[in-house]
Amino acid sequence: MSETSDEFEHRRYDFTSVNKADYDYVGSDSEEDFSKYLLDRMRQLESRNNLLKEQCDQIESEKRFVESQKLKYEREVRRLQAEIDRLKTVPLVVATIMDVISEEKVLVRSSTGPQFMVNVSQYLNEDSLVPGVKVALNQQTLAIVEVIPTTEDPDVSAMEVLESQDVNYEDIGGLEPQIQELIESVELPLTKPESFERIGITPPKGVLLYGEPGTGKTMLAKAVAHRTDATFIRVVGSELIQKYIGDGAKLVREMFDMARKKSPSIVFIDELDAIASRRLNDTNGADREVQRTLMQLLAEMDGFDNRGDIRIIAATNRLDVLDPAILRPGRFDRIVNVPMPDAEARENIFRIHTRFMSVADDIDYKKLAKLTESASGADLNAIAMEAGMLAVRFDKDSVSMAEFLESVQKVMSKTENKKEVLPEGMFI
Ligand SMILES: Nc1ncnc2c1ncn2[C@@H]1O[C@H](COP(=O)(O)OP(=O)(O)OP(=O)(O)O)[C@@H](O)[C@H]1O
Repeated sequence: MSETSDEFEHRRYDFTSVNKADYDYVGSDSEEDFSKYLLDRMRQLESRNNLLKEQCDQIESEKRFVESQKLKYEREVRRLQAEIDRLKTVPLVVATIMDVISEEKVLVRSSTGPQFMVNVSQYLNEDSLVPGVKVALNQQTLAIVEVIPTTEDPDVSAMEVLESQDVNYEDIGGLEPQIQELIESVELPLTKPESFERIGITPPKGVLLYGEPGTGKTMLAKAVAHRTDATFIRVVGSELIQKYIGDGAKLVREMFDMARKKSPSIVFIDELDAIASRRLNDTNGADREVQRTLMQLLAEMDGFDNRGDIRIIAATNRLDVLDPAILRPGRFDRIVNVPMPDAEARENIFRIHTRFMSVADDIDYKKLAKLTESASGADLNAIAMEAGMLAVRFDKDSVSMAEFLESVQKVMSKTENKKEVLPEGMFI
């Protein structure tokens, strides 16, 4: 029940104006009656105070709901932006590998019919290039630039299922404590379960990685999958909700079935907040759908054995909006912060992303790290790529510091702009 501000002002005035003289004015003279009057007044104010507390709780809870809605729309904007960027890129030609002639030369049949002998990008894992695999070719040079992942079950297309990974711990700059944490809570339970049995402790079922976008959370999960030779099953929370309306819970069930079938496996749930945000009781249809998906996830997590060979890693940018149920013991009982890189980590990340580039001797990595204080790992990768593109544009033999400085300016101004439009503490 709400009260207008005029009514409230009036009550306030009522209270502050109570004194003996006023009471005399209303016609009584007894001290006892005056005390009784004050007692009544105090009770009234207490009950009003309780009412206001309830209203405050209600507003708090509405605020949380609005925050999670805001997050949802921001994610939608980001998704649409990525979609626009994707639509602007030049299309790739799809082809199937017919024969592997050498490490660099492969015979393919394009989807339009003709066969070509093509080159292979050095960044591709050569083990994944086998006859029958679908690949994407650059439209002009016809070089293989991407291996198209195949999912075991075409119905389960919401998930990315990768049998082998090419990310190593060495590819990750900084994050040593986080890597150590994942070794203990995910790698060792898969590779040395007997050590845990001997000591008599049960490893955590799930590990939750949280931190700003582009700080390497997905890389960490992929690197653990690589080290353990586990199947990597990735699902994105927001896609589960937006693309598979009505099927979110079913997909969660299928994902765990797939994880059991292909074990050892690592289930990676990206953007966990999209399915596990705290919400109000009177939810609408869409929110009930999210709730069902979350319930299924909790049921699956509760239903499997800690000592088994399935591990769950989830990632979120917003730890604060998560439903506390998800963080209860036996679910995500390890929470790992993945921070933005410090100067040393930034220097390392630059070195990692320029490893295979032809760079000039004048590159001052320390200076680059200093100039990119608010950059994430993904921004640093973008800077290195952009510098490489500049060198190609100017037909240079190697990338020099001048290209790096120009690309730092370009990428950092974009990053700063993005941060300016977001309120404090909110990252998408
Ligand atoms: N610590 C790092 N070391 C090396 N490269 C990094 C690091 N962090 C991010 N990157 C680069 O940024 C890219 C994106 O990183 P990743 O997808 O792991 O971030 P994320 O934290 O999962 O982001 P999001 O929250 O947006 O999903 C990586 O492919 C990599 O090129």
